[in-house]
Amino acid sequence: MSDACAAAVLGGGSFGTVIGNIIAGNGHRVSLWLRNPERAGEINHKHENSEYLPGYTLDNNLAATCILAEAVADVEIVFVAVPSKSFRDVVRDLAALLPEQTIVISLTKGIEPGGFRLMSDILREELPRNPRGVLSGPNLAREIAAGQVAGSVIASETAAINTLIHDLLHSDSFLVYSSADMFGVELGGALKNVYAILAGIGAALEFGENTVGMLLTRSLAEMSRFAVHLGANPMTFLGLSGVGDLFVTCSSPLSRNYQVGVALGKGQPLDDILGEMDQVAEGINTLGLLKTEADRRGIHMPLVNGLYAILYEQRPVVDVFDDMMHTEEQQDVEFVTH
Ligand SMILES: NC(=O)C1=CN([C@@H]2O[C@H](COP(=O)(O)OP(=O)(O)OC[C@H]3O[C@@H](n4cnc5c(N)ncnc54)[C@H](O)[C@@H]3O)[C@@H](O)[C@H]2O)C=CC1
Ligand SMILES: O=C(CO)COP(=O)(O)O
Repeated sequence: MSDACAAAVLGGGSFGTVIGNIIAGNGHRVSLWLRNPERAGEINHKHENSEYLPGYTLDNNLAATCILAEAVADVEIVFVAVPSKSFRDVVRDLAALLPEQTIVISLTKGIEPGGFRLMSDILREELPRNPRGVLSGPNLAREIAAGQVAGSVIASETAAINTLIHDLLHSDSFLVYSSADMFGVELGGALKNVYAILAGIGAALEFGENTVGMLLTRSLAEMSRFAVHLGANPMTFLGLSGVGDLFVTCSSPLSRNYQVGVALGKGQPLDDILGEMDQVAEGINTLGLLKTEADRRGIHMPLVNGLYAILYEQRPVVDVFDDMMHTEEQQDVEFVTH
């Protein structure tokens, strides 16, 4: 563990709370910024965030506040864990508060509409002087809260930042690995959410394991093909933040994106599903942005096109899956075998 330092986590949902608590458990002072004063009071007095992680005891080193300036005062590192649609607003408010040496790390797995911007792009635009990075991996918050071992990848602009974040977060049950491919790590975390929705539909349709295996392989090929086209390192997609996160999110009922897929596969309308959810499922927004970007660049994405047709063109799920499974797969196969 590194010398004790001070960090802030912005966003008091499930993932922000878990990451804040891991850092606090490693002996560092953590301020968790959230909007709901009642929840902040509960965290500070009962050491629990019962709305998102009931029964998970929070460390004494973790203190919640609803005042952003208070949360980030005198901290060396800020983690941002709000949904992608709020990311720019939150980060913009930081500009007047952070000295330029404060490191900012995104935990968010999404894409901003209008220009296909990743969260690290938003950090570069809003906080151009601050060093930045992303943390991504197969990290279901509830499993981490239950003490199950998990691994994650820190990717940033320098090896020194990676080492610092590793030392801050690494523990016996949360293993942190380093990557220099910030773009690929971040893109993997955002893209896999779309394929988790498809996997959930497959689960609702009671696909056999062979079919699931094929769907996962084709998902990996498709998301890697897209990412490599945009400049990511293909090897990143064979690691924890690529296939690792894809596998977890496409197979766990704890994944919100997978849950959306299961409900869709059972015939529930999308608006009803989203209306009933009190947590973010980033894959829905990512789907439309991914399709637009892939179409613009002429990238072959049959699974994305199929899911889009189910959600927005009212095509029957069974027909779409039938088409998807039997379309020309040469490009997918080529990627996997070369
Ligand atoms: N839950 C998980 O297992 C993991 C989630 N992530 C990613 O982390 C991000 C956050 O996810 P969760 O914590 O799970 O979501 P969540 O839905 O559990 O919580 C999001 C929190 O952000 C707050 N929020 C929304 N807009 C805000 C704003 N403008 N200002 C301040 N707070 C705001 C909400 O009130 C809520 O407390 C997502 O992009 C997700 O994909 C990444 C890894 C694992
Ligand atoms: O990113 C996650 C696991 O790595 C969480 O997935 P969901 O957002 O689908 O719950």
